[in-house]
Amino acid sequence: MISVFQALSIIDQNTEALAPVLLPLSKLNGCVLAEDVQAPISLPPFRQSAMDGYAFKHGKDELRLIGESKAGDFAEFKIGSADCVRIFTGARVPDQADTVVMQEHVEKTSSGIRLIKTPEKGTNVRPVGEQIKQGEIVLKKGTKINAAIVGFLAGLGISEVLVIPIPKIALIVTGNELQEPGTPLKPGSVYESNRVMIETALKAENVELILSNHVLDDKESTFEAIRVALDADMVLISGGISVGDYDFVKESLERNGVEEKFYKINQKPGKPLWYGKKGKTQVFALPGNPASSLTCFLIYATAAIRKMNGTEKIDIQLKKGKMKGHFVNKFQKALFLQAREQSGVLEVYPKQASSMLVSFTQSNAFLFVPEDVKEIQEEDEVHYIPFKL
Ligand SMILES: Nc1nc2c(c(=O)[nH]1)N[C@H]1C(S)=C(S)[C@@H](COP(=O)(O)OP(=O)(O)OC[C@H]3O[C@@H](n4cnc5c(N)ncnc54)[C@H](O)[C@@H]3O)O[C@H]1N2
Ligand code: MOO
Repeated sequence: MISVFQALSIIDQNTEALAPVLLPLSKLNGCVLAEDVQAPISLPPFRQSAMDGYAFKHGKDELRLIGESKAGDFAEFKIGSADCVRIFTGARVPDQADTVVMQEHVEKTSSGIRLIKTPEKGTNVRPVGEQIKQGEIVLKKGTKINAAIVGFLAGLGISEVLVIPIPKIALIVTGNELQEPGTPLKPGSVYESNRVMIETALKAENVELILSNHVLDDKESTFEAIRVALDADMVLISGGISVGDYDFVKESLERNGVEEKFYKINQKPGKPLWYGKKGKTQVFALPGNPASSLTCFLIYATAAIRKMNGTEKIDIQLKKGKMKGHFVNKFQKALFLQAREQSGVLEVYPKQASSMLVSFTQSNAFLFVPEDVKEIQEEDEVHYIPFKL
C-alpha cells in the first residue's frame, strides 16, 4: 500500500492544467487567464467629463453658452476664453476646454452662466488613459476571472480571451442499497448521502458538473455508466471499489480502458481509494463509506481539480497546531481525523468511523496523524489541514 504523500505525488505527476481555449466573456467566470492581457485601448479613450455641468477654458467666471456635448457626441467647438459648452457626465470634453464646472456651482445668465464657485483648472476632466494606457499589461496570466474582471475586459472592448477552461466533472454513485431521502426507509436500505454531498462540495470548486448518476451494483450498468462519464475531465465514483462480490467498479474501469495509477493508500478513512487515467480523463473511485468518500474527495480530488484549473501545484499544506486531549493511533495507518481547529488548537471528535458523518458536521479541519505516530498527548504539536465545506 502506498503512503498519503506517494498518492499525492502520483496524482501531481498525472495532472496538468487543462489546455487553454478562447472563450467569450459570458463563459469566463471562474476560468483562469492562460496569457497576460494587454489593453487594446486607453481608458478613458477620450477626455471625459466627470460631472454634469459646463466645459470651459479656465480663466473667466462670466461665460457665454455656445453648444452642448452629451454622452456619445464627438462634435468639436471653437471655445473662446469667455465661452462654455453644456456637458454631461461621460461626454467628451471638447479639445479647447480644460475644466468642467458642476452645474450646482453656477447660476444661469441671459447668455450663459456665471461661476459661483470657481473650480481649479483641470477639475472634472478625466484625462485619456487615466485608468489604463493602451498597451499596458492589465491582467496577468493565472488571474482567476470574476465579475469585475469580465466587466473590465468588456470596458476595454475585449470580447474573448484565452483561458484555462473549467474542468468538467462526472459523478456516479453505486449501490443497490441506496434510497433517496424523502421516502420511508425500506428494510436493508440506507439513505443515499454521497451524491448530494459530493455535488455540494463540488460547488465550492471551480468545476462544471456535467453528469450525476446512481447505478445499481451490476456489471453492465456500472460499465455503461463509466463509459458515458469518461467524456468528462474527471470522473468521481462512490462505492463498489472494495473487494466484495458486488464491487464492480474496479473491473468496469479496467474494461473501459482506464489505467490504474494506484489502488489503496495506507490511511484511514479512505484506504481503498482507486485512481487512474484514460487519456486526459482522471478517475477517482472513492470508497463508499460516507466519511471515506468525503475525506478522499477533499484531500485528493480537490487537489487535482485545482491543478486542472491552473491555479495550484498539488501539495497538502500541513499547518502546525496544538493538541487538545489525548489520542491513540491503533492502526499503523495515516489518519485524517475530523477535528475542530480554533486559534491553532485542535479538538478531535470521538466518532471517527468511516461510515459516520456526524463528526464531519462539526469539523473544520483534519488532524493529520502520520502512520508512525502512535500516540498524541495533550499540548503536543500536531499537523492539521483546514477545510471549508
Ligand atoms: N474484506 C474487506 N472488506 C472491506 C475492506 C477490505 O479491505 N477488505 N475495506 C473496507 C473499507 S476500509 C472501506 S472504506 C469499504 C469501501 O467499500 P466500497 O467502496 O466498496 O463501498 P460499498 O461497499 O459500496 O459501501 C460501503 C458502505 O458505505 C455505504 N455507502 C456506499 N455508498 C453510499 C452512498 N452513496 N450514500 C450512503 N452510504 C453509502 C454502503 O451502504 C456501505 O455501508 O470497504 C470495506 N470493506
Ligand atoms: O478506509 Mo475505510 O474508509 O476505513 O472504512
